[in-house]
Amino acid sequence: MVLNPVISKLSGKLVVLASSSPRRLEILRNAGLRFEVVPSWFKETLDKRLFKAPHEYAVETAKQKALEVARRMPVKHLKTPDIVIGADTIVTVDGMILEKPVDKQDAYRMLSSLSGKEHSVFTGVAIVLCHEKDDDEVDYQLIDFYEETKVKFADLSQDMLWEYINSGEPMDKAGGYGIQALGGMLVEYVHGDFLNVVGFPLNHFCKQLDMMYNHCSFINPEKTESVYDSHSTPILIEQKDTSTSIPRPSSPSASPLHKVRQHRESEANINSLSKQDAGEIKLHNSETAILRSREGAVIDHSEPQKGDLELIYELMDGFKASKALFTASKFCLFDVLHKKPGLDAEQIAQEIKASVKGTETLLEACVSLGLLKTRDTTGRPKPGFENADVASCFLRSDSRFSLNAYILHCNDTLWPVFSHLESAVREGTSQRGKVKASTEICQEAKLRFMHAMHSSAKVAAAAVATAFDLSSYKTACDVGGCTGAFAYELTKTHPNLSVAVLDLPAVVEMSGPFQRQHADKRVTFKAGDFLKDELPKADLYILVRILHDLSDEKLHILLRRISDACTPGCGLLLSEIFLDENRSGPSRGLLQALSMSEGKQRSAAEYSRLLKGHGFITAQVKHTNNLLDAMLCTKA
Ligand SMILES: C[S@@+](CC[C@H](N)C(=O)[O-])C[C@H]1O[C@@H](n2cnc3c(N)ncnc32)[C@H](O)[C@@H]1O
Repeated sequence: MVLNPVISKLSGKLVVLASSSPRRLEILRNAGLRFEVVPSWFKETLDKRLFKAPHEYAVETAKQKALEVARRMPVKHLKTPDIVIGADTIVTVDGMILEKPVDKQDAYRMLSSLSGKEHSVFTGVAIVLCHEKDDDEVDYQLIDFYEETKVKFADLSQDMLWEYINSGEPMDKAGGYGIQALGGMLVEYVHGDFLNVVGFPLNHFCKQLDMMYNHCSFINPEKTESVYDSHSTPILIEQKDTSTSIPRPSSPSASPLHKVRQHRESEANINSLSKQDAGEIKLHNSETAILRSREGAVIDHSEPQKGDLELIYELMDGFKASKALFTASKFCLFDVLHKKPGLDAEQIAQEIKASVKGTETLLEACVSLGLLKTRDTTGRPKPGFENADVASCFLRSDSRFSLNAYILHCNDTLWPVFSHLESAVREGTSQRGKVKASTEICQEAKLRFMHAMHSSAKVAAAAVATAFDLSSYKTACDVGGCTGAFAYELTKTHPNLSVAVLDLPAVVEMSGPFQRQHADKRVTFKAGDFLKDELPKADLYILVRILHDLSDEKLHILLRRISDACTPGCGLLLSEIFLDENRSGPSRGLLQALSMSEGKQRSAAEYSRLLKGHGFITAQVKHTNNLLDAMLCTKA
């Protein structure tokens, strides 16, 4: 690796260091890097317990610091950086993460815990590459890494420690010492990169730049898909969740929810701006707010902002898009075109037994939504219609990851419920009861619900089943496990595991056809009520999509029963949509809440607290980038 040519790759670019640490500044300046310093406003309050390993905490903090600056600069500084660098250094000893001491006593506690021992210093680094697009939006690509250095302290007497603390040096430093100054006297040896202990792993950083600029094509946005969209869930290069083999078809047009998310993000920017600069905001009337940035630029929000109108139109049309998808699925359009690609509108109308005019309109709408295509990949017109990749993957009824049954459930069950949303909001009750049904239709609806759960479970199950190492568990009980879709995926992934699926008698009775799709005898079914009947004995209990829909009363009854059935060391695998900590997303979870009857959506921390109340300690949390997130807890 040649050092200078790597650094020189950044000359002419607006490089920003999202940190005010004088030590990081000095390391990077000494290496010849030219950059601006924009300290991050990200509050370092991530819950350390939610991270599997200390370096993940440092990397996540670095990432959030860098992203906060990358997102703020176009709004606040009215310029978009090319690269933002974030870093976070922590010290770990005896499984504890030490950051900066809050006072002298805290510094004493930290330094005495390091005395005579070897500890690790981790620096997490995030490099955010910002690509301005034609429409003024910004795409972000994220590269992160960490470096570990081992440091051994000599045995330190109380007097030495206090003398060092009284020098004032420990206060702004992770672990309470600075190796480059007086603190160097406390150190017996260092294994690894010394500069990493000072605050920035320069060598690893340069290697990373070398890889990015000299050996990799991904930093060119033209060549590859964006790895981190400015407004979507992060998909990290190094931590990309490949646990599921579900293809990720690229979306030809942004969905309405995608737009909501984008809007939410920009709102969040403005919110943080208004909080930070409270003194500089003038509210003229309820509709007009003028925000004055520190540089004096004025953003007038009485005028429509770029993308606002588009967002509103997208939202107004959202129901039309959903209904077009539902109708095409009802007519088995995607199955027809799978069997006979290239049919024209008239032939398709004949196949689906519908009018030519209506079919043609539906086909064109589906093309505009990116579900069908009329052209080949070179853009040449092709006669007739065929499935887009996304439809082949998710919309055919016979594809491995078919969501067809879930879509039909959305149409037949959820759509009518949502048509009562107004009264639901007014009355604060679920409107499910308003959608009356005869017993026969009830049976049909139940089966449709089971198919819906089964199809969406097949899409989500692999990501949940592979989220954690479950090899220490031998027997599991999937509480409310419905058709067993998760149970079968779990036994496939974990060869030593057998799973008992517990569900209501009516559901178990109807689960025969789903069971016959699998030959795995390690999955058994037990009919029972999880609120009343004895729970099957197991060393791992599984709750997938159960807790969010239960009233507080039922939820505590169920958790108490599971807790009573568990001996210390037993596991609890929870899978739900985890809300962001500030409850501002994801929309998928918050929109689902609009049709829920008794329950509520929660964040990972909220679930964690809830389970702690029943004696379960959260060991790991995984945001899967799939339909459902997951959390593994252990009975204390
Ligand atoms: C939302 S579904 C989730 C199914 C499955 N865990 C999944 O994610 O695919 C809820 C499941 O809990 C079952 N269930 C609801 N109340 C129950 C009870 N009191 N006892 C047993 N099962 C119950 C339902 O029959 C249904 O199969």
